[in-house]
Amino acid sequence: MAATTASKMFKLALIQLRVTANKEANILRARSKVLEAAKNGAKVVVLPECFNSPYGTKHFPQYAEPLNGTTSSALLSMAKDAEVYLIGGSFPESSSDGSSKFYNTCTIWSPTGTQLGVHRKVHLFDIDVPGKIRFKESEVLSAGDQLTMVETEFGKIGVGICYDIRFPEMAMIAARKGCVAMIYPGAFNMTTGPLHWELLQRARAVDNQIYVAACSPARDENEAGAGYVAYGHSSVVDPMGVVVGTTDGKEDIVYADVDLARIDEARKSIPVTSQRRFDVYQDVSAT
Ligand SMILES: NC(=O)CCC(=O)C(=O)O
Repeated sequence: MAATTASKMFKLALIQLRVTANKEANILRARSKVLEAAKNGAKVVVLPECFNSPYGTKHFPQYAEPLNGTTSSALLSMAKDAEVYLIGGSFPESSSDGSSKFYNTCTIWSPTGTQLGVHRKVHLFDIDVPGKIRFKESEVLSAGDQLTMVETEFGKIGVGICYDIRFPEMAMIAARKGCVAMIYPGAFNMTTGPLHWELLQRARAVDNQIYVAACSPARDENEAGAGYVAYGHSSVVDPMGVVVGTTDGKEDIVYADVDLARIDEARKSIPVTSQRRFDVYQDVSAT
């Protein structure tokens, strides 16, 4: 596992945003929350999955826009004006190559407004839990085909979107390539949220001895036409698996002090990183 540049601390903020059907209002509200988080000392700020639109296959084409559209320019300004690293949630992206494809896309910005990365959700959310929830992102969306890791002054950060968290390989590869954290804009639901949302974050954190954070929209059971109720509970988990910041379902900003020294502490006390048996099984990060 690559060495981390420990000993730095920074404040992370997760904006658990109340998302409505009004795209412009969502973007403006996100902006005011990002500025508020920065005022409160956050250096890395995260928005939720589909922060500018309701989450649902019927909504994606209606709200989709190109990568370099108005949402991206709003995110650029937010990052620059707040002087923060911004993991810009996600929005439905319409491809600009004439293919009429749509993606669920996260853009990542530096405090000077440089685009550091673009993550297109790699694992599409296609599930069917009988009598509870059926959802098929692949009816409308295409999957991304790249892992995303961005360099920041605090170390390398890996980014996934929601269902991506269920695939441990992604976080494992990121950690072995030196990431200090995996951050997932996400929107679990009222069936799988209580079951798996925190469990998966803690698992990815403990597996890899890194920080893990997941940022959801606020829960809104009354939002007209939304049809999908987000679980909320945006949280931050430390490298020992301790939840160091969380909330309930309502709109909120979750703050957590990320102390990179805790990564080395965890790896020294429980040295799984140096005890792996690549003579017995394969290293998924070796490709
Ligand atoms: N938006 C998503 O990918 C939802 C993932 C989810 O709820 C799950 O259980 O996984």
